[in-house]
Amino acid sequence: MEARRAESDHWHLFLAFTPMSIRVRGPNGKLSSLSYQNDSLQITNGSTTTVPLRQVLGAKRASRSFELSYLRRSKTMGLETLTGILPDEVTDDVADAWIETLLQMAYEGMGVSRQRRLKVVINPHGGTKKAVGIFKKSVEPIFLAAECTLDVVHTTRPGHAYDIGKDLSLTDYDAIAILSGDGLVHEILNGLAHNLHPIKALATPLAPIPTGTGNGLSLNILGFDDGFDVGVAALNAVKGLPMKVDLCSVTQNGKRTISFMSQAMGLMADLDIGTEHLRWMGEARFSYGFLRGCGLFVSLQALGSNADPPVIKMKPSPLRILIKEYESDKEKMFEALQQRKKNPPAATKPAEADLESTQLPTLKYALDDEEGWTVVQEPLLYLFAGKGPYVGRHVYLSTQSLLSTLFRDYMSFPVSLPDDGLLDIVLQTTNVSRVELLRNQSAAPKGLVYWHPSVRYVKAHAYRVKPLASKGALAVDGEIFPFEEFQVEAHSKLGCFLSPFGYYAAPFERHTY
Ligand SMILES: Nc1ncnc2c1ncn2[C@@H]1O[C@H](COP(=O)(O)OP(=O)(O)OP(=O)(O)O)[C@@H](O)[C@H]1O
Repeated sequence: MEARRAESDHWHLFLAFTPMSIRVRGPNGKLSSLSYQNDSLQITNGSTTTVPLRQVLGAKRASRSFELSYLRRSKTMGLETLTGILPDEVTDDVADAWIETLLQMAYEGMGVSRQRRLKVVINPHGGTKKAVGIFKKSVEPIFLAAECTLDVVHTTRPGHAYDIGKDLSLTDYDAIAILSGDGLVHEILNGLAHNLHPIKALATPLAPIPTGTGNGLSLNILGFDDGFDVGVAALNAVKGLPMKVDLCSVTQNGKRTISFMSQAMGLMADLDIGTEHLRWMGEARFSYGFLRGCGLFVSLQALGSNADPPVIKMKPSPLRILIKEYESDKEKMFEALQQRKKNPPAATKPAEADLESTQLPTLKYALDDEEGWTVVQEPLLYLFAGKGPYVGRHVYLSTQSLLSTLFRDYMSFPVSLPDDGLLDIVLQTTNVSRVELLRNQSAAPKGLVYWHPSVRYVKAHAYRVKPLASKGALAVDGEIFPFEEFQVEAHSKLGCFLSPFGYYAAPFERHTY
């Protein structure tokens, strides 16, 4: 206690003697004035640029040369470097004190350690295969400006990221930055789950940098506007704070798989499954899957008209579903979301004993347990379950042209909370027409489908699905799984993502259908 007080006194004395501003002469001979105030840095040389301290990456002096690195937001977040010579009035001591104060405010003052040690995993094959170039051009310079230590690996085959997680040293890295889509995150998490100390391994914070086809995790962490901005994602790897998140175990045929995002059956699984060979289509691949899944012959004119949509019943998915339900009142779940956003909890570390454990948490629910489980009676078009509001898949159908079909930003679980220990389940009943279903997709980025009366939405500890037909599709985090019986349960706070906010960044409002 005494030591901490002395440290704080020392810091206040240091602050009192540090000037608020210094000047730097740029290569063009002009002087820039740099000053920090509250939570921003002001750079004045004719006009004034205000840089939030969170976007300040580094500052250093070598003899009389000075360099400042920060991120500036124009259309996207990009790296800026200000270099110059310190004028005589700014002594070395003054410059060093000013730099130290700035960095203290920009890092420790925000609860972040400087010079993070990052394991960087890049999938050269993901999405449109641009990850390597994006890393070199836009991400690595940000990490280096922040003086991070980098250990970069390019995955060379499917399964490589699993091995990286399995063999990861748990003392050498502060976080894992992943340049890929959700598929590689799934692989790394499953590798970590097979690490010698799985609970400790899964507590390693992950920071996705979106360079895949499906980037739902980036959207959840960074939000709708910034979810595909690699500069914002790189900043999150440097400055994000650990946010504990629930992970799920999917048990099928005695095999246990970790799922961080979604399990889809029926129509929604068609988005991923059977479209692998269409990777060249980019995001349009998922639109194709959706249209194929609900029958291609939908009249786009009908989508644009105000006439009552024709009711064309679709074939229900043949599934027996049991749910260990926690809540199904949409209003109550919406209210819990508002409360959680107001009070994000501080990240906690797993208990010491758990960190040393060589086992994953034991499963709570037996595979044949039926007591207290609800059996879903309604015929369903699809079941979609998971964690995190966005699942990175969205059909938006223009009423004018199929060419403007987009497919991303699907907010499927708008009231999902990172750490309530529950998974969210969407049960799309067949009480909806094809046209309505497609119309609903245009509300998907905002998650408004949640309020549609044909959607049953449940928060659950666990659920079990038994397919009643041999043909069908199951996708776990977008990966193909056998269409066979499986059970899923949530594990409270087993995983960890770096986050700028401490909650999922997905604005969600009430809506009336
Ligand atoms: N060098 C490689 N060559 C081929 N496949 C690879 C390679 N490295 C990783 N993979 C595989 O690529 C798959 C897709 O990964 P990722 O999520 O990064 O991209 P994506 O385009 O978003 O994929 P998805 O469409 O499945 O979400 C992973 O399942 C992974 O096993």
